Formats: sequence, structure tokens, C-alpha cells
Amino acid sequence: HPVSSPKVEVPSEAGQKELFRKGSLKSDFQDSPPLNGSSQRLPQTIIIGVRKGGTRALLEMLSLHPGIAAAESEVHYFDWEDHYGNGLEWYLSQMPFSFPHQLTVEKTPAYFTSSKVPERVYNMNQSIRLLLILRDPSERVLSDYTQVFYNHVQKHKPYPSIEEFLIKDGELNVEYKAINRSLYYFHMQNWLRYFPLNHIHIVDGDQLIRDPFPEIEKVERFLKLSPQINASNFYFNKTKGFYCLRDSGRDRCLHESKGRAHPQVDPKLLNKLHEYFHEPNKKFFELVGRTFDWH
Ligand SMILES: Nc1ncnc2c1ncn2[C@@H]1O[C@H](COP(=O)(O)OS(=O)(=O)O)[C@@H](OP(=O)(O)O)[C@H]1O
Repeated sequence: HPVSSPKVEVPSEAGQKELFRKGSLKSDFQDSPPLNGSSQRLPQTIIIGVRKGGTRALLEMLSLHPGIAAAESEVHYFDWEDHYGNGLEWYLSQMPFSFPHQLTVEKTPAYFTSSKVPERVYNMNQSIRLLLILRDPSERVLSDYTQVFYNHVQKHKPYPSIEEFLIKDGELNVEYKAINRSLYYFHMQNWLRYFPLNHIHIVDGDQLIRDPFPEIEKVERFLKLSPQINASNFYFNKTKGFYCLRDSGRDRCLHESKGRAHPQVDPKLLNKLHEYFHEPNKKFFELVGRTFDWH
């Protein structure tokens, strides 16, 4: 049986305020005092996860649209008790200033795997549109490990090898939290108790890496935004090895903490991981009526 998520998760972007290289028109604008006619609004859409799925890339790409006003940092309202206890007024105060024609969006990747969150979001707004970006579950485990590994490196703390997390008594350690977070069907069931499937748009995170524009077009349609983001807003940066953004003639890539190399894992162990996810993935495909190209 899957273990439950911890109460407080390590914020995946802790201390990473500057996620994009400075200089975009948009962030200059957001740093300025609010303009006449703008106000703070509760989000009409939330990127609920998954951690390491590509949530930052999705938020930044969506922000290319003039009809989107995005909260810059992760708000952690619905999953952190001390934040939730502050009430909706506090949540509102965390939102960017926006104009009436704009949709406000925030992203907190930990929402997807926190069992209390779906009901809390429902209590705020039962017709909210949710965005969920998923990625190959095994790759997500490696990415999750890599995130926590670098958090330790930054603090000059040692951190065990990935094998030490993945193996217990010679078997795959299915109690490893990173594995639990990749059991998408398990967490999705919680959300579907409160929201109909057609209110949750799933972005294919592997596709968003390979070719972002078509995935972003689908999000525009889901949010009923006019088609304003173009293929020319994206270009492949060979040095980074990922797509970067081009906005009003300015080029920017995601922070260097996005798109890191993952550890080499013994192919036999990796295979065990792939096999382990086979059934849960099948259950997930049945749950959402759609398949993904995962291992
Ligand atoms: N265009 C572009 N540039 C850089 N990185 C990209 C991009 N699109 C998707 N990704 C993938 O996003 C992964 C990080 O996911 P998140 O932003 O959801 O991580 S976090 O949970 O907020 O920490 C990150 O994971 P890692 O590869 O493990 O670093 C990337 O694979």
C-alpha cells in the first residue's frame, strides 16, 4: 500500500527566487507598483503539480500570454498548515496584480500529492480549472532525488547515493517518498473525488521538453484564452539542451537548476523501477482515459 505523503515537503524551489535571468519586460512590470485598474484576484487556475514535472517551465511559458498574471513564487497555501490557517485573505495577498481580462495562476507542485489539498481547493472554488503536468514516473524519481541531492550540496551536507534510497534488503524500496510521489493514479483519485476530469488538464511534461509549443496551445484552449503564444516564442538552446523563451525580442532560459543531469543508475535497478510503475501507470491511464509514452 502506498505510504502517505509527509506533512511538510521540502520546497522544491527553496531559495531559488531568481528562476529566470532578469530582464524580461514582464518581471520589470511586476516589480513596479500596481497600475491603475489592476487588483489582486484569487487564482482562476492552479498548476497543482507534479513536483519535478516541469511546473516552472509550464508557468513561464503560459506567462507569455498577455491574458495571464502569474504568482512568481510557490505559494504553498493549501498544503502548509501555517499558511492555510492565515485564511483566504492571506492567499489573495500573495497573488499578482492583474487586470479584469486576465487569469491569475499560481503553481505549487506539492499540491498534487498532498491528500488534504483537493477538498481545500474545492472549498475555495469548485469550478476552478486545474493544470497538472506529468512526466515519466521513473524519470521523475531521478529528478526528485537530484533536487534533494543539490539542496544538500548547497548546504555542504552529505547525501546518500540514489541506490541507497532505491534498494532495501535487496529489493526495490517502494517506501521511498520519491517513488510514492510518482504513483499518479493514487494521488489523482483524491482529486477526482472533488473535480470532474474535464476540469483537470494534463500536460505531457515529456512532450513539453521535446516540443513545448503544441502542449502550450492545448493549455490555451483549455483555459479558453485567445491563441496568442506562437512557435516563434520558443527556440532550442543547444548549450542548455532545452527550449528557451523568446519574448519581445528577449531570450531567456530557465534557471540552471532546471534541466540538470540525473544520476546514472544500474540498468537492472532502473528496469525494476520501470516494472514497478507498469501497473500503477495502467491504472492511471484507465482513470484519465488517456495513455502516455512512459517506460
Ligand atoms: N524548457 C525547459 N528548460 C528547463 N527545464 C525544463 C524545461 N521544460 C521542462 N523542464 C523540466 O522541468 C523540470 C523541473 O520541474 P519543476 O519546475 O516542476 O520542478 S519543481 O518541482 O518546481 O522543483 C526539470 O527537471 P530536471 O531535468 O530533473 O532538472 C526539466 O526536465
